[in-house]
Amino acid sequence: MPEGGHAARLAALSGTWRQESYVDGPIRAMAVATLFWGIVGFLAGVVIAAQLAFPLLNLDLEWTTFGRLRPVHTSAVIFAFGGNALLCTSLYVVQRTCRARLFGGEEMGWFLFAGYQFFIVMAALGYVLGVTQGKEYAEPEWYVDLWLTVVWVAYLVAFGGTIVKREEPHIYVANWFFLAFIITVAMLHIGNNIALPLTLGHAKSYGAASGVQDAMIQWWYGHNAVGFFLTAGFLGIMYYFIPKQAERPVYSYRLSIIHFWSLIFLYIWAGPHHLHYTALPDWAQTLGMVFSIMLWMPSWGGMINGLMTLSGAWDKLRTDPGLRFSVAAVGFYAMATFEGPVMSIKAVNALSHYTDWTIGHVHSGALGWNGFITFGALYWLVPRLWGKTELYSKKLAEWHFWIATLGIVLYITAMWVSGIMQGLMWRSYDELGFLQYSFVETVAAMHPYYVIRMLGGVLYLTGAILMAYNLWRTVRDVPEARPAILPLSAPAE
Ligand code: HEM
Ligand code: HEM
Ligand SMILES: [Cu+2]
Repeated sequence: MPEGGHAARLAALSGTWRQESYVDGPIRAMAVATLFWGIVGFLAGVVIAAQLAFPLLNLDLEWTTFGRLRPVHTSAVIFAFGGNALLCTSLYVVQRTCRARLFGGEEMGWFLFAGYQFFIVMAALGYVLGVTQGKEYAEPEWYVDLWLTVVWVAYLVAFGGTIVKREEPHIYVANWFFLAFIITVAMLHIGNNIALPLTLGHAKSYGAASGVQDAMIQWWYGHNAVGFFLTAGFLGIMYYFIPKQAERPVYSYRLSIIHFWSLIFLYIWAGPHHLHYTALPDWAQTLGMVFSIMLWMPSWGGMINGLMTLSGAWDKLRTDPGLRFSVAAVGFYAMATFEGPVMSIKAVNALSHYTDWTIGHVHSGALGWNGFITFGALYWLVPRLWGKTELYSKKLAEWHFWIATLGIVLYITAMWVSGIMQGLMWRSYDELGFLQYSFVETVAAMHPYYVIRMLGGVLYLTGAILMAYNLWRTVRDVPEARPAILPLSAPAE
């Protein structure tokens, strides 16, 4: 056979097979949306951080006050940035690991892309205009909730359908996590949003539950949004992309199964740790605390599985900035899931609740875990999705890594200090039993830390802009790779 003839024919074949078999267009669009909403969400974070340091920046306009922009930030980072990252990676991964084309094809992919962006824009418009249910992380009113339900059911059908028609007998562990995320979020979203609109032509609605039942449903939702959106879904990303980047199988498949079942079983009970010392019955608070403490074990089991996958491949950390992001993400995941159980202990929560300590905890998870694992996945995925040989600049990605890491360190250390200080100031009495500090004194004491947090945010945002530039140049300037002649879709394990 002439030199290279066979390989060339295989390459050509696999090239066309790949084009026909996998739906990638909408996934590329979702990758772009992840970057776009990431920058919007981080920018909104910087704006509200600046408002807390300098209240003048509320501009005295109702649309630009902290109260309206805060949900713009939280929804933009969690649902728009995180949600697009999850859609993008889950639909990429499920096709490859199942060796099956997306159920519903291109049309389904584009419907999910467009439908989800429409949800985001509708939600954000509502917040700025003052339309809100007032439930944290579930602010959109009933008409937006209904639309999201339609999109989410389509997502479940697309993802589940792809698994059903798979050609690979085995269901790779990343898909278990993605599926748990999709199903549970559907359940949470519907459960927490049962409401009756004033009239069908009116944006306002009233929720079905009230009082402490409403609070419990809300934090069953809020906590498990963390557990299944920000954790299970992103663990799906970890279980596919870290083995890919390290070019090693998952450290322990058995551990991943234990990790999966124990995590989803324990998470669902821990919601009451958001309602310590409230009207919620004491037994329910204790239950939430106990399950939160137990949650430490599966969390660290997963972390160990992610990190140990690098055994024998640690040297790649020096050469692959994407992998460095993924590994640091797992480190931050370990930190946030150690801190969370500690904060769930009632005695600790008595100090931490209502303070910036909670905000620091949130952002070590959000910036360190969710942000970094997404950046790591994007640095790996974008060159491949556009058929490029490599990343435009590793150097720039390294700069991104260090700038963003410094940003996180500034953010969370400032919040630890200000949070604990705030908590201690609120509870200190003088010898006559009077409060030692007026509330406004505690607010004034926060100022320097709010400035430091804002600077941390600026660094994090700068890093993300560098990444967007780097990935844009990758798509525009890096030469196309020759079609792969390797087996098309070997599962990552
Ligand atoms: C440039 C980066 C960021 C900055 C400067 C920033 C800043 C802020 C600020 C100032 C608040 C309000 C704190 C308060 O009410 O006292 C906040 C809340 C929040 N942010 Fe961020 N943020 C950033 C990135 C992110 C990311 C990437 C995520 C998630 C993936 C996230 C999730 C949240 C959540 C969930 C809250 C609400 C926390 C709570 O109520 O306990 N943030 N952020
Ligand atoms: C074992 C794992 C974890 C446990 C037991 C846990 C526990 C807690 C506790 C006790 C609070 C404070 C509740 C309060 O005083 O109001 C909290 C708040 C929070 N945590 Fe965690 N955490 C865990 C992991 C994570 C991770 C990995 C993330 C992010 C990716 C995260 C995101 C949040 C958010 C967003 C809040 C603030 C909710 C709000 O008040 O708006 N947690 N967590
Ligand atoms: Cu929670």
